[in-house]
Amino acid sequence: MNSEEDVYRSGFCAFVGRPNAGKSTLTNALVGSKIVITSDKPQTTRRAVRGVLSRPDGQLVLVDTPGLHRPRTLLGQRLNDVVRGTLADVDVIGFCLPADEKIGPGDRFIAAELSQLKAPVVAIVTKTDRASKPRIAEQLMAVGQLGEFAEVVPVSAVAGEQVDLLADLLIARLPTGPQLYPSEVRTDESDESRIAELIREAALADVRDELPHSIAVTVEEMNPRDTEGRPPLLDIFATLHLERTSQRPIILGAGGSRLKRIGTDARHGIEELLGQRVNLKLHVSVMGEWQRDPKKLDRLGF
Ligand SMILES: Nc1nc2c(ncn2[C@@H]2O[C@H](COP(=O)(O)OP(=O)(O)OP(=O)(O)O)[C@@H](O)[C@H]2O)c(=O)[nH]1
Repeated sequence: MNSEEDVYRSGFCAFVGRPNAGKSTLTNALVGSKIVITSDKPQTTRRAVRGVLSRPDGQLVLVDTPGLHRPRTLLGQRLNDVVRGTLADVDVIGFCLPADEKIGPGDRFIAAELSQLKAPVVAIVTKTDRASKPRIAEQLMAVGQLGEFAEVVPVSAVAGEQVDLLADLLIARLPTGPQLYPSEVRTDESDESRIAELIREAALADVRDELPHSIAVTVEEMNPRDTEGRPPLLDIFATLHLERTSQRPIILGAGGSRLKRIGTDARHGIEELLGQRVNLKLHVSVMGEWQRDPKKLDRLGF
């Protein structure tokens, strides 16, 4: 018979929490490579990106979801449907609540949704490096009042505190089962969609207010260039889709300076991701109210 140490567990985990709760950063900290874009502007995560944490005792497949929120547009509604579909299907849920923010109606909305589900919920008090010890203690107690949780655990993804403990707790909740992905796999996202996300991240880092919700990116072409023996070079053509004509000058900046900066920032990230030189050409297109149009959402892959 196997002893407890020989047990191998595998399964799926989703992080939920209101926008900016630290879900993406935590996914990256657990998986140990940059796979999900992070930004200090709410609601930057649109796809259920998977990160895979492989250990000798188990494999945790992380499904990073957009924040559950009250939908205002068709895009918002589709995102919520994606989130609910994802949650019904996972083995364990991590509910992220920042240590440095009071629990609010958004958190209670999510807690009520989670109480309907079968999967055990681990409540994660995130960003503990931003809060004092008494404040963390207060938050842990408040979270304890919010619902029935399998565990309540404080972590800091940025400081790397308690991240391993969190991995232990999540893996302990998975069923016993075989390895689901080869150990070297960190994500099953295609290069193309990771590139599109890196471009979106670079654009978001540079613009403020309304614009984040109005940017989508598609990669049109990726062509290796004939470099005749010199280091390989990949030509990438991508389009930044905006919702309104008035947003075009914001993205372009004076004399196109902002778009150029976005392109340079994104190129650095893409070169790091692919490990090769890249020539990135960005094109700006106005789709007009794309967030409300089912056909356009389909075209953009939502
Ligand atoms: N100091 C500190 N900041 C953190 C930590 N985790 C996340 N942050 C910051 O909080 C902000 C939001 O983090 P994300 O990981 O993008 O949050 P999210 O929940 O994925 O956000 P959405 O995509 O909007 O749902 C970013 O500016 C992060 O750098 C942490 O442990 N410590």
